[in-house]
Amino acid sequence: MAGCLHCHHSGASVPSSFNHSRTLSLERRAWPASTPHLLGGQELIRRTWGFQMKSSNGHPLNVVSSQKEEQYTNGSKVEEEQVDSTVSITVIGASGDLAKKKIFPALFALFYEDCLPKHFTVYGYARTQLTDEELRNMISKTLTCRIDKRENCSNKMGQFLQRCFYHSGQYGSEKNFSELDKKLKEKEVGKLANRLFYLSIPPNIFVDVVRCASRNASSSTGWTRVIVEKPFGRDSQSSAELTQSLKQHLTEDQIFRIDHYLGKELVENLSVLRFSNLVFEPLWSRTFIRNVQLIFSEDFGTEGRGGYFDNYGIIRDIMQNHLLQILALFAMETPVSLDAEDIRNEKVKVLRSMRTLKLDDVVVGQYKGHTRGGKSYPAYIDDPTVPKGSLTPTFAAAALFIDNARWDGVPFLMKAGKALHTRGAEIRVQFRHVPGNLYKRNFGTDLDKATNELVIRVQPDEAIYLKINNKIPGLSMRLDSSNLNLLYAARYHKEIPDAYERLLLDAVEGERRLFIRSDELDAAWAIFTPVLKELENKIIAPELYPYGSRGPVGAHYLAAKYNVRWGDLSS
Ligand SMILES: NC(=O)C1=CN([C@@H]2O[C@H](COP(=O)(O)OP(=O)(O)OC[C@H]3O[C@@H](n4cnc5c(N)ncnc54)[C@H](OP(=O)(O)O)[C@@H]3O)[C@@H](O)[C@H]2O)C=CC1
Ligand SMILES: O=C1O[C@H](COP(=O)(O)O)[C@@H](O)[C@H](O)[C@H]1O
Repeated sequence: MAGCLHCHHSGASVPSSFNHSRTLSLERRAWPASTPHLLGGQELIRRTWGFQMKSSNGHPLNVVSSQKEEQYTNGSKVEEEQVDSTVSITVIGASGDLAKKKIFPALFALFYEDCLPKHFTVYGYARTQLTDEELRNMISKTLTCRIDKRENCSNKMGQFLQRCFYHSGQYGSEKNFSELDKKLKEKEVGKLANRLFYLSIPPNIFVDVVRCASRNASSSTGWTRVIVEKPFGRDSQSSAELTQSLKQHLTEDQIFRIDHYLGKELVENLSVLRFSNLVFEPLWSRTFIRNVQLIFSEDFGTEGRGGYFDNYGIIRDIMQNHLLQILALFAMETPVSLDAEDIRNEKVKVLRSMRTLKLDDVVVGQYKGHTRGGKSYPAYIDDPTVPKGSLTPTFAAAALFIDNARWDGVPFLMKAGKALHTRGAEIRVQFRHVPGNLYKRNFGTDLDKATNELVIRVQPDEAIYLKINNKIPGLSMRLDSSNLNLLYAARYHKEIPDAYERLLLDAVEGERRLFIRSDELDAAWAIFTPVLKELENKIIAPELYPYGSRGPVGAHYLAAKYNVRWGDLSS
C-alpha cells in the first residue's frame, strides 16, 4: 500500500481499511454494533462484528455466520487477529460504454497506485457472451498508465488483468447470480469476503439486479455494497419509487449513489478552499457575494447517447445532479466535522432551503444543424435514436435561490449545454462592488468590469483564479482587471486522478461523503420536478441554437433579469 497516498483524503474519523491483515475491529462497520435487526420476526441486538444481518424483505445481505464473538469462514473458526479480507468488485453491465471508458480504467489506476487491497478480484457481468480472456482483451484496450509514472506499466497491466474475470448472465436471473456467487466464493476462500457491485446498466434493470444480487450473491461474511449510477428516476415520484424498491433489498448504508462530479478534484477542493482560508470564508454570504454561476458546457452533441438522453434532457442529465451537488457543497454551512453524515446533513439543509424552480426562471434550448468552414454539424433531432420533432432540451439556464439567512436574494445561476462552442465546467463567484470605491472614475461607467470574481475551473485545465483590480505599471493611474492564478498544471506536477478513481476507492473504503443520500435526492428532485412537468405539459418549445455556438440568447435575458452578466463571456 506504500504507493497509495490516498489515506484518507477527508481526514475524517474513519479508519483506513487498507491494512490487509488488519484486525476485524478496525473493519468499517455497516452498522453500529448494537443496531437492532429483524431476523425471522425476532429482533436481535448484534453485539459482535457489526455487519449488517439482512434486508427488510427477509433476505440475507451481509449475514454473519456467527452471532458469537468468533468469525467463521468455511466452517472453521478464524481468530480475530488473523482474518485476511478480500474485496470482489463486480461490474454489472461490463460490456457497456461506461464500464469500458471509466470503471475498468479507474480500477486499474487504483491498482497501479497500490490503492486497492492486497486481495481483490474484479468480475465483469453482462449478457454478452465473453470468456475471461475476451474480457481482458476488451479492458486492456482502455487501460493507461499515469503519464508521470510509466515504470512497470505493462507488468502492472498484466497483473491487473489476471485478477479480472467474467460471468455472463441475465440481469433478472437469480440462478445466474447464484452461479456468480459460486465463482466469487472460489476466489474468496479462506478470507473475509467483502463485495462491491457496480450497476453500470440502464436504470430500468437496477431493481432486478439488486434483487438477484442481494438474494443470491451477497457476501455471507463481510460487507456488500452497491454503487448505483444515475439517473435516479426522472422526477420526485419515480425517484422515490426507485429508492423504495432498492430499499426492499438493501439498506441505505449499502447504497452508494454516484454523482461523478463529486469525485472531481476541484469539487473536492471546494470545501478546503472555503473552510481553510480566512480570506474566503468571511466573504461567503449575501453580504459580499452578488451572484454565483455554475456553468457546464460540452462541445459535442448527444451522438451515440441520444436514446438515453431524449428521455431525460439536460436539466435531469446535468443540472438536477452535478450542478446542484456543487451548489449544495458551495453553499452549505460549516459541517460539524468532515464525517460523511455531517456533510450530507448540511447539504440537505441547503437543498431544502431552496425555492422550487419556476418556469419564468428557466430557459431551454436545443441545438440545430450548422455548417462552418465547410464542415457540417448535425442537429439534435438528426440523431436516428432521437424521435423526430423531439422537444427535449439540450441546453438550459436557470436562476435558483436559497431562502436562508446566508443566501437570501443571491441568484445562483446555472447554465448547461451540449454542442456549444467549448467544453468546460466552472464555478464563478461574482462579488459586490466596493462601496464608495475611490477608483470608481478609473473604471468608466461599467462598474461590473471591476467586480472581483473568483473562478474555480473544474475542467479542463483545472485552475482557481481571482480577478482583482490592479494598477497598470506606469506613471499614469490606469487600472485593469488581472488574475491571481493557481493553474494546477503549473503548480502540481502530478496527474489528477479521474473522478471514478476517487469514488470507487471511497466505496471500497466505505466512505460515503461523496455519495448521495436518499433525503438529498428527494430534496434535489423537489426543486426541479414541478418545472420539468410544466415544460412537458405546456409543450414548451426550446429555443434553437446552432451547434458550436454559445447557446440561446434567452440565457442572457434570464441573467439580465437578475442584474447578472454571465462571467464566461468575458473569458
Ligand atoms: N456512458 C456514460 O458516459 C455515462 C453513463 N452513465 C450511466 O451509467 C449506466 C451505464 O451506462 P452505459 O455504459 O453508457 O450504458 P450502456 O447502454 O452501454 O449499457 C451497459 C450494458 O447494459 C446492457 N444493456 C444495455 N441496454 C440494455 C437493456 N435495454 N436491457 C438490458 N441490458 C441492457 C448491455 O450489456 P449486455 O447486452 O452485454 O447485457 C450494455 O453493454 C447508465 O445508467 C447510464 O445512465 C452515467 C454517466 C455517464
Ligand atoms: O453524467 C454525465 O456526465 C457527462 C459529462 O461528464 P464529464 O466528466 O465528461 O464532464 C455528460 O456527457 C453526460 O451527458 C452525463 O450523463
